[in-house]
Amino acid sequence: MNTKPSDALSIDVSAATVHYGPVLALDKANLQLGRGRVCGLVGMNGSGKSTLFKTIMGQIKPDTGSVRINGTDPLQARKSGQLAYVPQSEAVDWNFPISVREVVMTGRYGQMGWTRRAKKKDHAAVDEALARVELTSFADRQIGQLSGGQKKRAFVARCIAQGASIMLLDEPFAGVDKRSEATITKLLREVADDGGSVLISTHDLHALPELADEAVLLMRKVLMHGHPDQVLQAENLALAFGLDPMKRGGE
Ligand SMILES: Nc1ncnc2c1ncn2[C@@H]1O[C@H](COP(=O)(O)OP(=O)(O)OP(=O)(O)O)[C@@H](O)[C@H]1O
Repeated sequence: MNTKPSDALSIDVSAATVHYGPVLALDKANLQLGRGRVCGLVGMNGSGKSTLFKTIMGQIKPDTGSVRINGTDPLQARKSGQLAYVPQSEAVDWNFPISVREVVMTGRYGQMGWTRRAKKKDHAAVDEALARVELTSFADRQIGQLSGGQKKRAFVARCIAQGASIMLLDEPFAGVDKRSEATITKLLREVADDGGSVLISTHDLHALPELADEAVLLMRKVLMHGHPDQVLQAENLALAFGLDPMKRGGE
C-alpha cells in the first residue's frame, strides 16, 4: 500500500498486542486506513477481528502499541462522534423494548447533550437515515420484529444519523438478504465518497472486490494489506485460512 502521512489517516493502529489472560488475540497488529476508503477485514474465526474493532473503538487498550483515530485517542474520537459501530447480531438484545426509530436516534445522543432531548435537526437526521436504508415504513416497529437484513440496515442508519466519519461494521452481511446487502454496500460507498472511512469484517470473500477498495488478511497479525484482488490470491488465503476458502464458498 502507499503509505500516507499519518495526519491523513483515519485509523492508525501500530504494533498493537492484545491478550485475554494467556490468549494472544492480536500480535503487533498494524492497520492504517485513509479517508475515502472502504476496507474489508478478513480472517478465520478467532483471528482477532472483533478484538481489532474493540481496540479501534478504545474498548480494549492494547498491552503494547498504539491506536490513533483521526490523529487522536480512540475514546476521545468516540466521544466526539467520529466513530460509529455496527455490532455483530449476536451482540444485540433484540427483545429490548425499543423501536427502529429510537435505535437510529441513539446515534444522535452524542450531539444532544445530557438532556437527550431530540431537536428538529435530530428528527430530520433520523428521518433521512431511515429513508436512505429504506426503513421508513418500519420505523415504529420494535427492533426485534425485523428481518436479519432490516436489523442490519437499522444499525447502519444509526451510524448515518450520527454523521460519523469512520464506520466499523462487524459482519454486516451475515444472514442478510440480497436487497439489504445491496443497500448497505451502496451506502458504504457513499460514506467513503463523502470522505469517510469504512472498515468491514466479512466472511463473504466473493463480495469483497466489489465492496472494498482494500483488504486486510488478519491472523492475530496483519498478514497482508492491499488491493482485494491481490490479497485474495489463493496462496495468501492459504496462509490465513489454511486452505482456499473461495473454493468452499467462504469461511
Ligand atoms: N473475552 C475473552 N476472553 C478470553 N478470550 C477471548 C475473549 N474474546 C476473544 N477471545 C479469544 O481471542 C481470540 C480472538 O477472538 P476474536 O473474537 O477477536 O476473533 P474473531 O476473528 O472476531 O472471531 P469470529 O470470526 O469468530 O467472530 C480467540 O482465540 C478468542 O477465543
